[in-house]
Amino acid sequence: MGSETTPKLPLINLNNLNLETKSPNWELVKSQVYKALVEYGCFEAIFDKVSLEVCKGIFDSLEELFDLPLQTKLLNVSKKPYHGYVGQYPMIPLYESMGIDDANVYEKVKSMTNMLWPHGNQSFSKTIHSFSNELTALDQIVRKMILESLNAEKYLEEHMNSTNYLLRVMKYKGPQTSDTKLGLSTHSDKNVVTILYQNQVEGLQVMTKDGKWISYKPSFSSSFVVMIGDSLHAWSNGRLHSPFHRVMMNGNEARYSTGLFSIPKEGCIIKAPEEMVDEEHPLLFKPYDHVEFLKYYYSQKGQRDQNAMRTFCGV
Ligand SMILES: O=C(O)CCC(=O)C(=O)O
Ligand SMILES: [Fe+2]
Repeated sequence: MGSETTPKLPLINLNNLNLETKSPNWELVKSQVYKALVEYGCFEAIFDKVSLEVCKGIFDSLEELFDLPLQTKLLNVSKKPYHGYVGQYPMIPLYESMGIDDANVYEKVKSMTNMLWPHGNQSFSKTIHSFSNELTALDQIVRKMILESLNAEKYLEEHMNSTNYLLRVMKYKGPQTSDTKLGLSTHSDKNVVTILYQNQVEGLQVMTKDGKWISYKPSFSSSFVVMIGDSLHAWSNGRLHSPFHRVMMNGNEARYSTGLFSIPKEGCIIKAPEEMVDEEHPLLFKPYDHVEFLKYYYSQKGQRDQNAMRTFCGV
């Protein structure tokens, strides 16, 4: 009998792939990606296109950002739910986060920076922008691989054009105890694809389909977690899993993390293409307006609903 091993997320090397000209290893990596996303809804990606300097710099930038006075951080507002400052919640007292819409567009990052630092903060703008912009390549590779795997390449352009990028940045205070405390409650992401990155403090846990928690330990400094959100789960008519995950904290050190979220644009209707529906895969969700769904999800009723998508648009 083999001894019990700690469950791990699948680890996939996404270096040396090219979006335009297909690299020799494209097909092999594609099958690994698809399998991981069907089974786990996520995987650990090794991706060295984001320069080491930027990967290191991002955490200095986050420290500088979260060290701003609360009144300044509260200037980070958005009409979209969960795109602005979030923090000081009694249920998750360790957690604080902020959002930068279109973080891959330099002018957008600069105007957000200038709002927080009226005299400007070029190193912050540059780091946030480079990090986000370089990381969009990973999102695009993964989404191309997904659509090819689903034999739905003809939707690739429409699919890519239907999303924007949001960079959310997170700080979790160390609870100052060896007891484990909740950093961020169990949830699944609502967007298309999420790419997570973190400093040396662990805490992310992902639930397997059979309900076990996997604690994520990055293998390399160029490791990112790629995760499917509910809208791609719905679009693929349930083929891709969107996993529950949470953050658990212990110890003294603060955890800083980032999430690059590809998000359906306003007015976008999520509809599984007809190719996704057959006898074996009956339609799971009626076409739905992503923003309308978010309004339900973030309502009091939606927040208590473990199956918000099924309630909102289940067939
Ligand atoms: O901090 C993390 O690693 C996870 C954050 C997360 O799950 C989210 O923002 O949706
Ligand atoms: Fe999440």
